[in-house]
Formats: sequence, structure tokens, C-alpha cells
Amino acid sequence: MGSGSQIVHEAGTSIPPKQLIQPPQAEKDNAHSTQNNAGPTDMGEKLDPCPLVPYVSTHSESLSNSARKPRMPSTLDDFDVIGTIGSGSYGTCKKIRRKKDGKILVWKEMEYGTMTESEKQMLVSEVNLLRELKHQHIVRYYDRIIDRSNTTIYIIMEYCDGGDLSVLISKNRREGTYLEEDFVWKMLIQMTSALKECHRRKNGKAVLHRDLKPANIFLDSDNNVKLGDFGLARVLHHETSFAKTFVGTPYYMSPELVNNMSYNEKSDIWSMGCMLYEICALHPPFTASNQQDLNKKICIGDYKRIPSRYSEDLNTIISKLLCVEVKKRPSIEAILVDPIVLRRNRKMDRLERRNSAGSAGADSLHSWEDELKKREKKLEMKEKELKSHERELAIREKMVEDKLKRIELLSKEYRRKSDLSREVSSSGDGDDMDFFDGLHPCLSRGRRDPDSPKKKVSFDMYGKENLRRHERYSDYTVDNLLTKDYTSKYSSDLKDYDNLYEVELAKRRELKDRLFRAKSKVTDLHDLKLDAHIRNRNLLYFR
Ligand SMILES: Nc1ncnc2c1ncn2[C@@H]1O[C@H](COP(=O)(O)OP(=O)(O)OP(=O)(O)O)[C@@H](O)[C@H]1O
Repeated sequence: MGSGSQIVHEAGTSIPPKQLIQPPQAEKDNAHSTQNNAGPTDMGEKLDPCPLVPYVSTHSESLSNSARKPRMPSTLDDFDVIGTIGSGSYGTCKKIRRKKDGKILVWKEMEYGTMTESEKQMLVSEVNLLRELKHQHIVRYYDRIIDRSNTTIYIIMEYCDGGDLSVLISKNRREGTYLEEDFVWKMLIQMTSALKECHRRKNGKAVLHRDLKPANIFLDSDNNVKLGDFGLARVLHHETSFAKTFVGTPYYMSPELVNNMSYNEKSDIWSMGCMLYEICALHPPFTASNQQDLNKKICIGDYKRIPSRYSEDLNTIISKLLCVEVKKRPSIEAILVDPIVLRRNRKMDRLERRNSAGSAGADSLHSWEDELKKREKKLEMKEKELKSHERELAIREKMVEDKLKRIELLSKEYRRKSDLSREVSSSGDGDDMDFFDGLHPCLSRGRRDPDSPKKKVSFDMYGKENLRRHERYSDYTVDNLLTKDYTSKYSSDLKDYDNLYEVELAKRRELKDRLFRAKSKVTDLHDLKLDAHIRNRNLLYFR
């Protein structure tokens, strides 16, 4: 029952729904205090028609009754409570997580200790009923746990993360917005399909919901209908086609109930009409300040058209459901074969197919996009690598350029010094050198033997002739030059080479001096020789 809803007890008076089910304080059964879901308790025996095979989590849709195997009964310890969703007339709903697989579910806690026998029967019927209803638009029942220590039954169900329709209607009412017509049709078609499952059961036992209202229509994350809260539904055997008890929401009460007739399948159809009307208009079709006025309106079918924004087709089908005459009101099959509904159903099918094709296309687009993103990332990384490689190369290039410049400078210097040294040595070459032959061995050193093969002269600064054996310029490759060790070795080698060159130059200078001195000595000797010769001639003359 929705909070705030009132149960019509007598014409003109209303009482809160809780009072219908809350008995005068019944004694709590504290005799048993163990928690399980199969033991022979006042609840357990009735809940389970076969105590040895406790009805277990019938999670798998494909699991047939005959194939159902006994399983370890669930216990409260198998779940973690995440939080409370809300409380209704019969208990509190909590969001829970199943420990073994993390599945999010809901349990409805209902205290049965204070219930009367008939209420307990009703609860038993609810749980047994829930087990049997397996439909994509009906809230799935999973399991139940009885905690005898606090006389509470926990009914474990599917969690509907879209909330319930009453919340959606209130939100739209608050915001002054209307729900889309397509959404209303979707609700109509899916609710009809869920009701068909209840009204036309294979075992021949129709299940009447009895409390169809927006608060009992849950939505999943895709806004699909999940018909829930069968708390007050009863199993109706076909042979007794009228159930006498009235339970439900007064605004949705059908004319036959107002006229004290029994609740039947068509009463559910009326309630569905009221609910669809409310989804469109955001308020129920029949409203009044007291029960008498409400009853009158219901009995004559006095309601306004749904807002003009909605199609005539929708208005027509809602009017059919809100037909005061039970016989003329369509059954669930009649709704399903109504031309308007069929037309709409086909349109929805087409839309759904297009959407799923669209979503498949979108999926492939997404995966394509993902693939592209991955490739882009790879390319980006490669580009980064290349850039850093390029930077490295630029540095190496710069280093090589510097080295080459230095080498050129050094080679220029070397050539300049070589020219200088050649100048020095050339000034001591020629006749003078011949003159020195035999005078001092060191003076003839370095002079080429005319018969010996000509010494190869290379002007290539890297040529091996211009380097000491261990100083081949060929060793100074670009790569070698770039290594730190080799660079320092190279500089120290050049320094050695400079020193040697200086020594050589000094030696040559000294030799030049000595040559000069020897030349003047020769001149002196020549003069002396000439003088002696003259003197000798004079002496001969005098003789
Ligand atoms: N399976 C479910 N998934 C998600 N929320 C749920 C589920 N079942 C119930 N609820 C939410 O839990 C709250 C309590 O629900 P409950 O059925 O106990 O009470 P109610 O329907 O509000 O009132 P009443 O039972 O009196 O009709 C509600 O807000 C309802 O929307």
C-alpha cells in the first residue's frame, strides 16, 4: 500500500490500510529462536509445502520445478545490508548485497509475530505466489529467510533501480511536466503483458493483483515495467471466480466494488485504467473530498479526458479500461488484440528494433572509436619517441660540428706551424748544408739521401704520415669524438703534439744559429786563407 493511501472500509469513512492487517496485539511466538528458512515452524510448515525441499533461490528462469534441487538455505549472513529503501504497511524494504556474487537485491522485512492466523495465511499465500511468478515484467522473487528469534520473514527480491511510478508521477507533477506518450504506451503494453501472466496461469489458478497503483509498478534502469508488491493478492481458483475481500486504493476502486460486488480480474483492469490515466494526467481519474462523492463519480464513470497533448488512441483505450460496465470492460486478452494496441505494439516493436539496431551501430561505433583512440595513443607515443630521438640527433650534430670546427682550427694552426718550420728549415738547406757534410753528424741529420726513395709527403691532416702511429686521425671518427673519453683523449693528444712541435721548432732555431755561426767561421777561415795566400805570394815575390 502506498503511504498516504486510505482503505475504504465503509461508505463515507476511511481508515489507514495498516489497520486492515494489523491485528489486536497477538502474542509473540518466542518459543523458537533459530534462523532458517525450512524448519517446521508456524510459518515454515505453511510456507513450504515440502519441508525437506525448502524452496530455494530460484534464480534461474530456465530451472523448471521438476529440476529444482535442494540447496543450502540462505541465511541472513549471506547478505550485507546496504541501506533502507522505505517502509510500507507490511514492513521495511532494504537494499542488500549477496556476498557470494555481489548481486544487488532487496529484502522486505515483515514481522509476523503479531499477525493473526488469517494474516499469516495471507503472508504464506503471498510468498508462495511470488515463487511462481516468473515474468520479465514482474518483480522476481529469489528467496525467503525466516528469523524465528525476532519472528521476522525476509522476502528476497529483484532490485528495481528505476524506483516506482508514484515517484515519477510526483516528480512530474512538482515540475509541471508530462510524461511522453510513448512512455505511457510502453507502460500499458508491459503492464498488460505482466497481468496476462497473473490472470492466465498455466495451472489454471488466476492471480489477482488487487492493489494495482503507481507505487506498485517498479521500473528497471531502462524504464521497463516490473509489477510488484503482490502482498495482498490472492490465489483465485477459477471455479470461485469472485473473491469477496476488498483491499486496495480507494481512488482505484472499481464500480463493482463500490456496489459491494466481489473483486475479479476486470477489477484489476479498471485499476490499470486508473493508473494509466494518472500517468497521463498526473492525478487519478476520480477524486473527491469524501468517499460518497468518490463512489458516485466512480459509478457513473465521471472523469475528464486525459490532457489534450495525448492522442485520441490513448484516450480511447483508457476509456475502454474505465468502462463502468464490467461485462463491457475488456479482459486482458481483449486488450492485447485491440486494434489500437496492436497498432501501437507494432510501432513500439519497430522503434525498439531501430533502437537496438541503433545501439548495435552505436556499439560498433564505440568500439571503432576506442580502437582509433588506442591507435592515436600509440602514434602519439611514437611521435614523442621520434621527437626525443630528433633532439638527441640535433645535439649530436651540434657536438660533431663543434668538434669539426675545432679540428679545422687545429689543422690550420698545424699547417701554419708546419709552414713556419719549413721556412726555418729551408733557410738552412742547399750549398750551406753541403758545406756542413762531414762537419758535424747532427747537422746532416734529416737530410735526404738522393738515392733513397722519395719520402711520401701527405698534406692530408688526417693522413697517417702526419700523425704518430697511435694518433691516427682515422681514430677520430664522429662517433669516437662524441664519446667523452675519446674527446678528452683527443684534446690531450693534441696538447702533446703541440709540445713536440715546440721542441722541434726550438731545435731548428738552435740549428739555424749554429749554422749562422759556422757560416761566419767559414768566411773568417776563407779570409785567413786568402790572407795567408797573399802573404805566401809576397814572400815568394821577395825571394
Ligand atoms: N523490488 C524493489 N526494488 C526497489 N525498490 C523497492 C522494491 N520493493 C519495494 N521498494 C521500495 O521500497 C519502499 C517500501 O516498499 P513497500 O512495498 O514495503 O511499501 P509501499 O509499497 O510503499 O507501501 P505498501 O506496502 O503499504 O503498499 C518503497 O519506496 C518502494 O518503492
